[in-house]
Amino acid sequence: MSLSVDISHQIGDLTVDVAFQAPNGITALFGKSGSGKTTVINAVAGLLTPNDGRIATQSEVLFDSNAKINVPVHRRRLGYVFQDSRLFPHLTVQGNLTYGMRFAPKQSTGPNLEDITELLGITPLLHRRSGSLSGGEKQRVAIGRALLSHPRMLLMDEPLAALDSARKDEILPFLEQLRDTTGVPILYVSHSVAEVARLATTVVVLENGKMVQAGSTEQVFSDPAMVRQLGIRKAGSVLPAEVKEHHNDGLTELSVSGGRLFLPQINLPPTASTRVRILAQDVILSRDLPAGLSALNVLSGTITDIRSGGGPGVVVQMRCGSDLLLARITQRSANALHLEPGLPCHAIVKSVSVARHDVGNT
Ligand SMILES: Nc1ncnc2c1ncn2[C@@H]1O[C@H](COP(=O)(O)OP(=O)(O)OP(=O)(O)O)[C@@H](O)[C@H]1O
Repeated sequence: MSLSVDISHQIGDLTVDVAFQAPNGITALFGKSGSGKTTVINAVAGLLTPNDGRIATQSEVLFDSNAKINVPVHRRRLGYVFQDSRLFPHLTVQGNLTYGMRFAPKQSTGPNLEDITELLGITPLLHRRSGSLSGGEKQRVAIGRALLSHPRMLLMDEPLAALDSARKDEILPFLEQLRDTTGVPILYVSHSVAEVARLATTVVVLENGKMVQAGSTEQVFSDPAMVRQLGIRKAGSVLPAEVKEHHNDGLTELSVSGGRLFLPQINLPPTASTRVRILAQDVILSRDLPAGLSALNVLSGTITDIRSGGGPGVVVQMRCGSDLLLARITQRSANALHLEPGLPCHAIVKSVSVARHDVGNT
């Protein structure tokens, strides 16, 4: 399943004008408050009728202003999860879940109640009144209710925004599992860099109603232009990694396409896939292979781009294996090292974090 969206809509003073594809996996609509994310997801849901454009899955046109098609909300077969779970407080968890099942088309196939309660870890809650659940539990039930309607796609609008960081940590693994196991694509609105870095497979960045970036998560985060979007403290690449080995000295070794990285022990078994985030401000560059350094993590590669932002800093993009890495250094250092695209270079990485551990913080 994939969704294609190409719409324009005037809302207040803002003109929202976007065109993107949401393939399988999690497509994050990412941007600051007021950038138009909710407007787009509401248009996909059918809660808002855009002035112009087209929204279609592979098999059905949901909206087409030219052809005067506008499929009503309940026929779009999309599951919506809001920031506040919107459960029926007087019903039990089971009651809320079976309510979702009423919206599944008669002939549809998909997960049943047991599959969903297991996937989301809510089996022990089935007989609880939903009013008595914690915020994280409520959100898991809301996701279960949406999934039981056998939607073509899940729409999630800041589903973690109302939760504290412990509750976020509780729910994130379930979202990862949804992404990796159910095959239901998810359109996910967020303004949290860490959440997007951890969960998204595709990222669409909105600014003032316009799309300023779109592509795979790795591509988007390794674009030097993202430094301006995210600010220097949050900008950095996201690299796919595999757990290699846990060493006796408390370090875990990960392999990335350009080499290996060591970081304080993480709680994943060898061969597990994960993602690491390397912030641009945590990378130092060297033309020569560094020796006698305390830093454990050095990735070698070739410079692919140098972008100056007008101030004293420049952003250097490097290819290491098949990954792209960003480094933010001073213009002075870039001049002194005679850095230019095509040159071999070494990245000394001062700090690596597994994308899964920093979600509560940024
Ligand atoms: N009914 C409305 N009338 C006028 N302006 C509106 C209306 N609804 C939203 N807006 C404005 O449109 C802009 C886009 O809103 P939207 O909710 O799509 O942004 P967003 O990126 O989802 O923001 P947030 O993260 O704060 O929810 C905002 O400036 C908002 O104030």
